[in-house]
Amino acid sequence: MVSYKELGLVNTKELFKKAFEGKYAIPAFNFNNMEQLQAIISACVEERSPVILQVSKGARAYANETLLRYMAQGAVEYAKELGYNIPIVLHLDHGDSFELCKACIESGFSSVMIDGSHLPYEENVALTRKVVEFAHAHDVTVEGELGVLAGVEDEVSAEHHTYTRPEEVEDFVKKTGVDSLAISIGTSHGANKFKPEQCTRNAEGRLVPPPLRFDILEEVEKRIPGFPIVLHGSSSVPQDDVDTINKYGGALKDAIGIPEEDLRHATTSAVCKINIDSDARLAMTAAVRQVFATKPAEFDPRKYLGPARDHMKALYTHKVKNVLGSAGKA
Ligand SMILES: O=C(CO)COP(=O)(O)O
Ligand SMILES: O=C[C@H](O)COP(=O)(O)O
Ligand SMILES: [Zn+2]
Ligand SMILES: [Zn+2]
Repeated sequence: MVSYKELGLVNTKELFKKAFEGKYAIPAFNFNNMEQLQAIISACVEERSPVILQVSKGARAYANETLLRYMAQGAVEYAKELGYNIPIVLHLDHGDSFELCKACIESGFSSVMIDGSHLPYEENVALTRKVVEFAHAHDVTVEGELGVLAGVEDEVSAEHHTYTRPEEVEDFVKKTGVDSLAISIGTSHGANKFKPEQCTRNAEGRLVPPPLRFDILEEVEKRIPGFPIVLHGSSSVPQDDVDTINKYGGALKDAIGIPEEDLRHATTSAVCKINIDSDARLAMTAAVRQVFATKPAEFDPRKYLGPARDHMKALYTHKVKNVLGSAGKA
């Protein structure tokens, strides 16, 4: 058993309390490789922002769970080396079993998500409760989820997602003892968050997404006042990166995300954690494609992964400074 405390990591408790009171959100950025981790940490250190490093099941399979964990744990030292000791959470994203959550807790994660949102309600409660009991014995915080996000990556079609039912949240939080709750109010995973037919078009012919269900969020807040809420699927899908990708041979069609204005609005509510992954994937892909297309003789990976890292860093900086409001809060 490795305790996250010995590694200099923190859980989400204090961070969410401050984020709630200060009306900002903690960034939760997924990472799968070294350049991405460097970009996240250097951006957050420079901006003095706390950060949640998220590791998905897919990331553990891709990068090797042990290697990835040591990288995230090493980020604490890396941040200090860069000159500032920001609070860093190591979080399991979309944990799908008790065993996976337990393994992460025992290897030094400070926070886990148990995503039982696809299960019948009582099974979600039971599984989440079981994870909470184990996690809290180690002072690890737990995120649960109610409601199913739409999205290609979840294999849930736009028609088959379910918004969070506000009438369930109080019972769920009470019975499970979770520390935060992910809800479904219209965000979704990936770079195609809405179908064109759900959108309108602006004067330039760009898709304009339908509004998020802030009414559901408000209803949730009334029922569990002061309780930290999490938004998944919160990439904004920057159109300049989509255009760069398509200009240099990519084929992203109808890519559309959550307007940053909506995220800014969410930060002033009980939303304390905002998950962003796809935007960094787009930033990385755009930068790599640009180098490949404009410097075809280049074959040193540092010459394309370096620009990709710079471009991701600019994205993370923008998010913490101009969208989530977490800059200066570390
Ligand atoms: O929710 C996420 C990770 O859990 C990421 O969402 P995006 O696909 O919108 O970046
Ligand atoms: O929730 C989805 C995250 O973007 C992680 O995605 P992944 O499972 O492909 O690593
Ligand atoms: Zn889910
Ligand atoms: Zn998610």
